[in-house]
Amino acid sequence: MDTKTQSAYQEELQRLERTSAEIDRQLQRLQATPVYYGPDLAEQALEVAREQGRQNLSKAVEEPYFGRLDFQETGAAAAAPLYIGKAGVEDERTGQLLVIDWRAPVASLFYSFTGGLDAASYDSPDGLIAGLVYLKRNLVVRKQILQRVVDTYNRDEDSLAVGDEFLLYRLGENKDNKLRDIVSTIQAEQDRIIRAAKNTALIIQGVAGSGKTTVALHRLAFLLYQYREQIRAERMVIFAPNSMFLDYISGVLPELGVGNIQQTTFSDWVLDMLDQEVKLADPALTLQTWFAVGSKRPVVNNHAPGRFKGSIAFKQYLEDCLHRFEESYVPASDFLPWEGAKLPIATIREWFFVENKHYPLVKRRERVIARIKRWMEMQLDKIWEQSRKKELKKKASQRLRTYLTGWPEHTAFSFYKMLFSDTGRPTSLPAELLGQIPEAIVTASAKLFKKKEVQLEDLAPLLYIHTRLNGIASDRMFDHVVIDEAQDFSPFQVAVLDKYTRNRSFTILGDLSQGIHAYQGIIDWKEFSGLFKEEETGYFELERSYRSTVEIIQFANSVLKRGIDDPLLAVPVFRSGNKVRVLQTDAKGRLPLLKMALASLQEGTSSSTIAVVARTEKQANELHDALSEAGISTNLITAKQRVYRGGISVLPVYLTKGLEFDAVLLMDVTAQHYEATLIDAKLLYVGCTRALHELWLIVPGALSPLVDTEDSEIVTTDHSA
Ligand SMILES: Nc1ncnc2c1ncn2[C@@H]1O[C@H](COP(=O)(O)OP(=O)(O)OP(=O)(O)O)[C@@H](O)[C@H]1O
Repeated sequence: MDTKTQSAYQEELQRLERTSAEIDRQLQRLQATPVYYGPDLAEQALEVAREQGRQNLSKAVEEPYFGRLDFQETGAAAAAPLYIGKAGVEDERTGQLLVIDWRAPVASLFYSFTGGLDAASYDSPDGLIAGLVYLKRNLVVRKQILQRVVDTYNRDEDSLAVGDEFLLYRLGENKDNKLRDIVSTIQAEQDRIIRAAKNTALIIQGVAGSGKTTVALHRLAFLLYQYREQIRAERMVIFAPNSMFLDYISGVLPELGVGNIQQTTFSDWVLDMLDQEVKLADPALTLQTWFAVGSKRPVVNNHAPGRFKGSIAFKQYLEDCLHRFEESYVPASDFLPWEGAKLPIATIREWFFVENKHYPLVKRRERVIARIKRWMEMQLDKIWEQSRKKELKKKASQRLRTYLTGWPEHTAFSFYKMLFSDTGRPTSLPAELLGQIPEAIVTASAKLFKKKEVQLEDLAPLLYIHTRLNGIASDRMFDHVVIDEAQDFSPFQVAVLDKYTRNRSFTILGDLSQGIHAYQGIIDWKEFSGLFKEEETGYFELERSYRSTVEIIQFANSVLKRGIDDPLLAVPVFRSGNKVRVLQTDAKGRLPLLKMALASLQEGTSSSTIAVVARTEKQANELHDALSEAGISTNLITAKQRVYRGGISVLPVYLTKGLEFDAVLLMDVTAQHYEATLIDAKLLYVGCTRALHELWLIVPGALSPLVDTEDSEIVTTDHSA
């Protein structure tokens, strides 16, 4: 350590001692305060604040901060050091801020400042604050011990750019089985997204590994802090592609001190909204169909069930059906409860179409029926003779029951099902409307619906109908919605979510280059931006990729270039590693080579999580069995998996999306398994970009035309020898 570093270290040690002592003191005081369980509301509110304090301080006591920024506000006499941590801490005696919450306005400088001598500024509630930055320092404190002090900018020195040394150190670390927070190394382009205004539909196109998922989670924590008076954690939600992915990301929000945010999948959420009236058909079957190898795969076009039912045209079609259904809902006849009494149809229509027109259909029906009953009571009240009154009342009830058979009661599913049935289609809907659904979709859907099962693409239509029939209870509305892997969402899914979201407050993230579910997702972000007004929409691109080494990113980019015209290519952060290894063998050598590769990866220190990535689910099953027979313990990941365990995972390539591993072994990268097609290029790209440090391809046969071996290390094993 040179003298300068030594003195910086000493200075930080003293500061840490002081801060830790104050945090300790506050924590002990709070822990000694008895917890209030009584009925007094004011006391309860104080207790909530105390509990929050206990939780924040318990975290802060171990790692109070991770960064320091010396900033001299214009007009101030000197620069003041600002220490930035996951939670703010105030010196109770002096009122001075010892640690500033990373989400506070001034902390944004720590992330947005990119070097140079010019003045820097940040947005505060009082307007723009400008000044000079003198020092940006990264600090690693673990369990109250100061481990690292790294200056990434110092105004007094030659280098005036903010260096990446600390970022590279963090990126070089091994991963366990959970995604981590990145508060200490958030990059300027990520910070802009995290701090973007709440009432905007933000759409973010980010290359693989650019931190989309991570940024979305940090944005939730930021919104909760910044808009704490307006929004509640329980009313914020993150939609992720599957339950295992939710498990994988589940650690980040608690690490950021945020609890209670809903984390779900679109299907789980809709099935819950529909009170589980229907079941989802086994998604593994859909995946097997769409990810079959080569010519066995169906063609993706706008008549693929997912694209058709996920389109805004289909939403409009359902709207037309619902509209016509409502229009013809009230039968054309007067209601005659008994001879001589008549409720004219004109009055009933008035009640239905004018007085109650703002209510959704189910509610409207209830209200108008209650009104008819009240009218009947009033008519009966005019009759004095009790026995006659009783007789008429009975007759009127019977006639009302018969009359109301013309007022069908529907659930979302019963209505939707009707549109796909040859016999039960409502006569009130003109044939030209019903004829709009392609016959193949009608037949397949009708067959499935008989078992009360639906596909993923039926869920947005079902919820749309449910909402039109029943309206939305206010406690079901969201304050903010995050959609991760949004390229796999349909416009209809986003449109229906929009109905449940206050003020267009969305964060929609994805990567079109990873759009492997094109049979149901989007091809262009315009399909979503078209749903919102221009002034309500924000669009960002993230081009830098933080996950993988330069070698892996360049290799993955070359796959994209071979399969896609004009692809969105990732720019690597300069973290160099080993070359991508292409292990060429024959069919016989496939398994022995895999075992050897696993053994050699496990010997190294850089691979605590390894993925063996098969092309299909069947191959993943077979590999898993073969490895366990050989005494190698692995975790098989299937579409139904709920928990991500780490270690060695075996999984089909399409299930790797969103995950990351220290090392990835891509199996069967042959011309047969990965053809020179758009979808195979995307699949292979997804597989490659899961690797942090090591990417190895096992090629038992002719190499896939998507692979460019120019910069790779080619190892040929002749198994017969
Ligand atoms: N600013 C950063 N500092 C440190 N690590 C980062 C940063 N940004 C992203 N990372 C790391 O990069 C990896 C990729 O992040 P994440 O999974 O959020 O990316 P993504 O864009 O959602 O990826 P993909 O689309 O490929 O699934 C993670 O390990 C994350 O911790």
